[in-house]
Amino acid sequence: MLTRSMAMKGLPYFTVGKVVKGFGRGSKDLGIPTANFPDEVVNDLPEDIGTGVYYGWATVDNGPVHKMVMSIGWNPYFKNSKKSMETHILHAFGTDFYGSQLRICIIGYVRPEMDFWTLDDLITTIKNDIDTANRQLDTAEMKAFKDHAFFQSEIIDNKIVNGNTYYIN
Ligand SMILES: Cc1cc2nc3c(=O)[nH]c(=O)nc-3n(C[C@H](O)[C@H](O)[C@H](O)COP(=O)(O)O)c2cc1C
Ligand SMILES: Nc1ncnc2c1ncn2[C@@H]1O[C@H](COP(=O)(O)OP(=O)(O)O)[C@@H](O)[C@H]1O
Ligand SMILES: [Mg+2]
Repeated sequence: MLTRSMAMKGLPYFTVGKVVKGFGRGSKDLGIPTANFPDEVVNDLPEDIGTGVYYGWATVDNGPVHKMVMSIGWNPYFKNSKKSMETHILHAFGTDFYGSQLRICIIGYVRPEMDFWTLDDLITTIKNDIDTANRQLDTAEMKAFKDHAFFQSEIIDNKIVNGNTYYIN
C-alpha cells in the first residue's frame, strides 16, 4: 500500500545498531536527548533517504515500541563535519542507554534540516517536530508499523531474520 506520507522513496526503512556517544549536546544544550547510531548504520543508509527530519517507531533492547523522531544529516546549526543519525524517543527513560541495541523503523518525512539564528529557534522547531511526529503516529496507517514483525523478531548471529534480513552494526 502506497500512501502520501510514505510516498518518499525508500520508506519505510528499517535498521538496527548500538547506541554510541555523540557530541553531548542533545541533553545538555537542547534538553532533548538523541540516541546516536554508529558510522556503519549511517553509511548503510540508501541514497533515497536524504538528510532531514523523520518520524517512526523505536525499541531499545527489545523493550516496548515507542514513537520516535529522527534527525539525519550534518546539523547545520552546529556545522558538524560528520553525518549523524540521531533518534529522540518520545518516552521518559530516566537513564542513559549507551551500548544498547536500538531498532528503528522510519515511516514519514517532516522537513529538511535547517540552520537557525539562535539555539532557542532550533529547540522550538524540534519541539514542533516532536508534536508533528506524535500526531502522525496516532493515525491507523502509522500505528500498523508498531506491530511490525521487525520489532518482534529475535536476533540470531548478528542478524534479525524474519523474511528480510537486517544486519546489526
Ligand atoms: C527532531 C530533530 C530535528 C533536528 N533538526 C535539526 C536541524 O534542523 N538543524 C540542526 O542543526 N540540528 C537539528 N537537530 C540535531 C540537533 O542539533 C542535535 O540533536 C544536537 O546537536 C545533539 O547532537 P548530539 O547527539 O551529537 O549531542 C535535530 C534533532 C532532532 C531530534
Ligand atoms: N528519550 C530519549 N531519547 C533518546 N535518547 C535518550 C532518551 N532518554 C535518554 N536517552 C539517552 O541519552 C543519551 C544522550 O543523548 P545526547 O545528549 O544526545 O548525547 P550524545 O551526544 O552522546 O548522543 C542517549 O544516547 C541515550 O542513551
Ligand atoms: Mg545524541
